[in-house]
Amino acid sequence: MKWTDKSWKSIETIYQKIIEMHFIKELQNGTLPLEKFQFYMGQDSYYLENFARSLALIGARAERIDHSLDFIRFAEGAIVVEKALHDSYFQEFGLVNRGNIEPTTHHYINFLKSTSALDQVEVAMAAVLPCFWIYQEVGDYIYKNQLKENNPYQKWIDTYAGEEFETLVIKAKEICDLVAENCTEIQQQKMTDAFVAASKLEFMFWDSAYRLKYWEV
Ligand SMILES: Cc1ncc(CO)c(N)n1
Ligand SMILES: Cc1ncsc1CCO
Repeated sequence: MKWTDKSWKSIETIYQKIIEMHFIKELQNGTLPLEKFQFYMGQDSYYLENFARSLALIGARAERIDHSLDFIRFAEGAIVVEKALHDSYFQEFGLVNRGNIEPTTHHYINFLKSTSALDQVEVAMAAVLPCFWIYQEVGDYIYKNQLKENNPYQKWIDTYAGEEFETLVIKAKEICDLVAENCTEIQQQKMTDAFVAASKLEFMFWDSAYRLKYWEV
């Protein structure tokens, strides 16, 4: 079985919980309170910036030069998406600035940066894969199950439900499967562990936005 198939099986229950989340349901039918989406966007700006830095590090560390190019392009893409947040979404949704880095964002970006810097590069590739794959699945899920038109969050949904994003996800998955073939069982398990940890953090990222979870002290 391919590493991606095996690893998706181990996050199946996490994914099911994600698509049942209030945040996702309300994003889907357009009723998500503005304040929660604003919190999410501000945090996502920090997330995307640091996700891009992690992707660039993985690009620098990849064994194969074609994989380096792919990851450098992923990093560029993440910066472009962050710039779009700042240049258009912030204005559109009335966000003046991105605020501070709140606890879950802090946890997630530090997990990505330390994994990308210090762990085996194949493990780092596995750690960033949920950022691609879960967003694509969630984007497609929302797109297919939308109830009504005039959703204020339509543009956000379209970013991740489109063909363009799907192409990137296919590439990221292919690279993980390819590098996993040259890994031992133990190394492959470490890749899966990183994939599962990032998937839990994806859940927490939406959950924290829904709860508006700020630092308490
Ligand atoms: C938290 C998070 N994960 C993944 C993506 C998609 O890359 C995003 N924009 N934000
Ligand atoms: C995964 C992901 N999310 C936003 S951009 C990006 C990679 C684009 O290159």
